[in-house]
Amino acid sequence: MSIAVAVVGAAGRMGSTVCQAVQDADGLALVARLDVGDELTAANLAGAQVAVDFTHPSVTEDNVHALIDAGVDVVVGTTGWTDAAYERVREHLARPEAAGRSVIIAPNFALSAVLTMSFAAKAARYFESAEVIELHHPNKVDAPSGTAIATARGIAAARAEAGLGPVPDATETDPDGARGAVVDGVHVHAVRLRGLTAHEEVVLGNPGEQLTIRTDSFDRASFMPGVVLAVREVGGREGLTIGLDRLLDL
Ligand SMILES: NC(=O)C1=CN([C@@H]2O[C@H](COP(=O)(O)OP(=O)(O)OC[C@H]3O[C@@H](n4cnc5c(N)ncnc54)[C@H](OP(=O)(O)O)[C@@H]3O)[C@@H](O)[C@H]2O)C=CC1
Ligand SMILES: O=C(O)C1=N[C@H](C(=O)O)C[C@H](O)C1
Repeated sequence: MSIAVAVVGAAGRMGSTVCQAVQDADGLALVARLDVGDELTAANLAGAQVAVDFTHPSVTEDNVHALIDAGVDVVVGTTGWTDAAYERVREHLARPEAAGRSVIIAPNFALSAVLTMSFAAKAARYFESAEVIELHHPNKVDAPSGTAIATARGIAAARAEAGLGPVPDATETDPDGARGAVVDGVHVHAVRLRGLTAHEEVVLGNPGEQLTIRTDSFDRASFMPGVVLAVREVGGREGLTIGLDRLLDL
């Protein structure tokens, strides 16, 4: 029996690629392509067991709640999620009427990016300095990227656990924000450049040495094995899972 899949945001860059990946994957069947203006009702979901959301940071949380209410499990790649939004999804999944439903949300489904986040968190405790530089296509609507935020949080958590203080930085004047965004004390820089797809560099420094960890998604094909894995696994999980690393035994 195939897993019936609906794609929300199906006309977009990721959504259209996911539709093709679902059609090409053994054991998955694409039953609905939904985009702006389509209500997320059981009728429009056409018997889907799993819905995949690649839409817009401003709508993804509402979509997830509507999809849970419509009785499907959900795989989310859209960015813009906050801790408060995660908590609202957890609370929704804990209600009796949502029994059996599960949701996977991952800021990045590319193996190289997931490993970059993991390696960066592992390395962070050994370095005085750490910064994140993300580089994307100029059509991207959010900055910093969801991946960069997750990377910075992972670095910050590892530094805190190791008892490291703030990164060294003598900057006294920065009226135009040249030092970038600061996520949990880690500086994050966003480049938007025609020709790029999705890239990230984590730079870690000590006196006399530097470690650079870099991931490059040259093509949206890079995200598809992770999305397909999440679609296959979401039905067997409970509640909310955040991050593809949780499915990869990292
Ligand atoms: N987790 C991961 O591995 C990855 C995550 N992403 C994230 O995925 C998201 C989408 O990226 P991308 O595909 O490039 O963006 P696009 O703008 O190309 O695609 C988004 C699609 O969703 C549609 N949409 C907007 N609002 C709704 C809605 N309420 N219901 C249904 N469809 C809607 C858009 O329509 P319209 O254009 O008319 O607004 C568009 O067709 C972003 O948050 C991005 O950061 C991207 C790549 C990988
Ligand atoms: O918008 C994109 O393209 C991407 N978005 C995700 C993010 O914000 O981290 C994942 C990847 O970087 C591509």
